[in-house]
Amino acid sequence: MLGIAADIKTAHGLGVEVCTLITANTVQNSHQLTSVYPISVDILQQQADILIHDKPPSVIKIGLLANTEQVQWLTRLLTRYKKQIPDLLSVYDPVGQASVGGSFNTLTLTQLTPLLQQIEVITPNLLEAKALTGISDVINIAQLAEKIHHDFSITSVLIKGGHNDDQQNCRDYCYHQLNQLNKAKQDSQYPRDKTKTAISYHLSSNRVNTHYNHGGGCSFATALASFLAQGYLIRDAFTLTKAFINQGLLASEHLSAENGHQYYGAFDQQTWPSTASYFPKVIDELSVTYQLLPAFNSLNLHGKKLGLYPVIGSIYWLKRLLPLGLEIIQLRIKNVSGAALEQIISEAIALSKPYKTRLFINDYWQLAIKHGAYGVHIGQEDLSDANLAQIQQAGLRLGISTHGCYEFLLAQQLQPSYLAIGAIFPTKTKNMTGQIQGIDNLQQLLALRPQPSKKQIPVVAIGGINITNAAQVLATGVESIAVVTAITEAKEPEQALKQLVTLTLASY
Ligand SMILES: Cc1ncc(COP(=O)(O)OP(=O)(O)O)c(N)n1
Ligand SMILES: Cc1ncsc1CCOP(=O)(O)O
Ligand SMILES: [Mg+2]
Repeated sequence: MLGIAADIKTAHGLGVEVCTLITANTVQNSHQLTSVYPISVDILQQQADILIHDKPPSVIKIGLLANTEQVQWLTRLLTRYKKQIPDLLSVYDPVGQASVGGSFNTLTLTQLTPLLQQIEVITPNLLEAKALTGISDVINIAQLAEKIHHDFSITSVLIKGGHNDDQQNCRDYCYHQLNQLNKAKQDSQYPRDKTKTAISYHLSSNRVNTHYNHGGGCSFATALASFLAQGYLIRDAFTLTKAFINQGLLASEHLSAENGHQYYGAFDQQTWPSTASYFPKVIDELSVTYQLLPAFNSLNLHGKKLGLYPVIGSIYWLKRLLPLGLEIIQLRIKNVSGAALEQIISEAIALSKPYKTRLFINDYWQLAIKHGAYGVHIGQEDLSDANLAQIQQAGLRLGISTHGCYEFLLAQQLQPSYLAIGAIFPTKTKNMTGQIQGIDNLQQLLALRPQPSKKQIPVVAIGGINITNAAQVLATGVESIAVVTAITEAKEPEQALKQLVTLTLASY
């Protein structure tokens, strides 16, 4: 039962409705498990049949399964539901051994396999991952995760780091197969490298020592399911889950300390994690490559704000906007290449020199370096190919696009000159399907910066921003709004620009 209590508290705290099917009544406290009383498959089926009429699930989280009959029944149920609900996801927390000792069941891997083959996301700890693979001696997390993926065709394997040896850090690992999970939600490709078929990364945080952690594993899987149910991509859902767990463990740590570290208790589920310090460090290929890279030059704003950031696609517009005294403009050229492209970029850079306006070149970092641009803007698509060290050494400023907390944290670790978040609203300028952030996400991402007393990287909001919604965006406290069509398609562009500048100034 403790698991169900943890599930309900977690989902409730994260604003998600849950329907619970209790597979077993367990007799346990935070010290020991003494008895497991399975519920019959007949009752479970009746519960499922009646609940599905109230609300079809978007995510099913599976925890304790007490016997083979339950596994077989659930396998059949999932197979049927998947036909009825095409986007349905299932998250399985393979509860076998209780953290307080004792077994919840005696299921073998062979008995579990048909169910595992129906699962999209699995969240074992290190010991459970070893049990799932039959590998007992190897502690190579990547190898364990890949084998679990391979043996059971599970799209996302998240191995929790609670049982790892490292006493300083708790590193969770994710192996995620692309082109499978959340097809409708655009998690089928990895923007940074479209040729990739799988991605893997660690999320690392300081280890929290507390005796109040009972139910933490259930809370982890339910938090993940809750974030997935709200439409987050797996990398963002995982990052938010890690923050939710850190937040709960830190709250529990106080209870441990208050009680002299001699009492034990349940993990402390809280609400939506919104404090930067709870969020993990992202460790992936890019962060490892650039871990020693110094910070990029700052925008030298000297207390001024970045303000309105027009993103324009031609020399014509650059000539028209440069005399207007803006702090920043971006040249975003598409569908031109070779000598013609270089000609436009070199001309733009030369044109901008007499003005105080900072000119950023979108995408073409080599040409930006070659012609001495002020800065370069790099999107997720270009991050893997761009040589950030070369850009940094050349003294160019760097702006990076982000679309969610995983990318935001990672980009922030690279210490660019500014970070962009988009698309805030739907836009016809660029295909941003599945990446619309909305005001709430923007607000949440802004909270992931360090305290204002520490060095904060300026943030630019972009995507669908215009005169009617700019005030709403600026009310989040974002430093700058970047716009394309709000200016280039305005009846009177200079007038529109002036109005947007007034709005940005009024917001500071
Ligand atoms: C300020 C700002 N933010 C985001 C973008 C988008 O960049 P990117 O993701 O590289 O997409 P393209 O602009 O290249 O289509 C931007 N250009 N500027
Ligand atoms: C380039 C880009 N990146 C994210 S949204 C976007 C387009 C912004 O254009 P608009 O201001 O016309 O919506
Ligand atoms: Mg780009």
